[in-house]
Amino acid sequence: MSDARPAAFAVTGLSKEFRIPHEQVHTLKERVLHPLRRPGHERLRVLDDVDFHVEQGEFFGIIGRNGSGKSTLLKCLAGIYRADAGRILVNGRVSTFIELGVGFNMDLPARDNILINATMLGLSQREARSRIDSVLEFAELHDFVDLKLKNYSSGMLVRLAFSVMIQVDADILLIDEVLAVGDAAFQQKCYDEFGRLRREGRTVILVTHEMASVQRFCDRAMLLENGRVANIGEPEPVSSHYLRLNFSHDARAAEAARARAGVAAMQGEPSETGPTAAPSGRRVLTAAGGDEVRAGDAGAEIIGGWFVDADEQQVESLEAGRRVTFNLHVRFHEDARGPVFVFMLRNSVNERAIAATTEQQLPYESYRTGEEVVVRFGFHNVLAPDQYTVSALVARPGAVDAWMDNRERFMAVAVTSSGQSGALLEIPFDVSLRRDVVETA
Ligand SMILES: Nc1ncnc2c1ncn2[C@@H]1O[C@H](COP(=O)(O)OP(=O)(O)OP(=O)(O)O)[C@@H](O)[C@H]1O
Repeated sequence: MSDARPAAFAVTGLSKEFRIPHEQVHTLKERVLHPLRRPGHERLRVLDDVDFHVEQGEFFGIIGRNGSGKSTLLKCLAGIYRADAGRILVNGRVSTFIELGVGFNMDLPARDNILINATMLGLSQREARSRIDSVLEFAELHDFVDLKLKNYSSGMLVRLAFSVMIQVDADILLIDEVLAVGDAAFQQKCYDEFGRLRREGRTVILVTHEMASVQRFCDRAMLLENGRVANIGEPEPVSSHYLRLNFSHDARAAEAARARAGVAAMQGEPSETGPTAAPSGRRVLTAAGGDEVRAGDAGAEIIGGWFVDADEQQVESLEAGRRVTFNLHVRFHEDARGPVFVFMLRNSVNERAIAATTEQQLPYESYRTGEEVVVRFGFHNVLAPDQYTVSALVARPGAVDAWMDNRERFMAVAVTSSGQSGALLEIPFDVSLRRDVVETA
């Protein structure tokens, strides 16, 4: 460690199991019919001997596939779950944004909930009262201060919870997947807050599936796999490890699905429910992770992508009216001649807003096994403010549906703007008026 300050969190040998009941006797009739049946249970080990520490002032990411134990770990750190084994040492006051509704009393209005939460998080009554306005201002909920939370929408609850968390001046913030909820404007606010927390040197532990956020904000990241620490260190290699893990898991899952189903090649769009083969009949791997749908013959791998502005600075959201470039990172797993790269953006109602291809735009190139490339798609952003998903594919030449890798909706990005016409595009236009040509009756 670089200085003598104790770590914000020091975790050693942390393990946690859940007991999952096999079967339950629900009714009196079942109990009478099966008097000797005792409900058994299975033990599910969710965290297994987890060791790590987080320095004070560090922005620390926790990543991993669904069910790898990230949220359980965060709840152990927050003291919501008791660990079965191991030690957690905490240095500082902790504020959490963990699960919607946790810590709120739905029968009370926002004002009371802010007071209760702020005092539970260590503020005096007077300090808590003095924060009510700033919490409401950040959450943009001034008009709803006396409304009971049970009448709030989930978006309003998220804004309130996030706002309380950041306004109580805690030393350590535990944040679970905040970016997956809320609208585009709220997401942008969260990003701005992350930037501020980073600049202020606050300790933040962020659970996320967004590798772009990991790379942009985190000093270090930890990858969990089946409740164990699979990697810990610099954000870039750890997030690449995560993407590789995801890819190989998706591939294995698809192969298993194919073996089970014994399905012959089908045509069409990749599906979340079954294996798909390219029209050429090549072996095709299909899998879904969350909203993402993935297909391809694994000849190439889309490792990830990121947006940069005109100054080549990475951006998490896209400001309307500016020039922006999408960088698509691809690795080839076999020699490839003249592949085509495609990049697409879909808006929140899944309409295709942009579809760009390198076909007939880039010279015909060959790539070697193991070679990595970054394909750049630059455009002037005339899109309306909204939440967009990014899809990309690498296809063999001549048949755009002969996918080497096709990742549908593998990233999300918000377009923000100060003004909004409500139209699909925000195209700059000129207006003028001439009176002399208007005939009056
Ligand atoms: N209260 C609980 N009781 C029983 N099992 C649980 C409980 N909470 C979580 N689990 C199980 O523990 C495992 C890890 O869950 P956890 O929510 O920690 O994973 P995660 O990495 O946060 O996943 P995701 O990315 O989907 O949010 C999962 O198999 C989940 O079903």
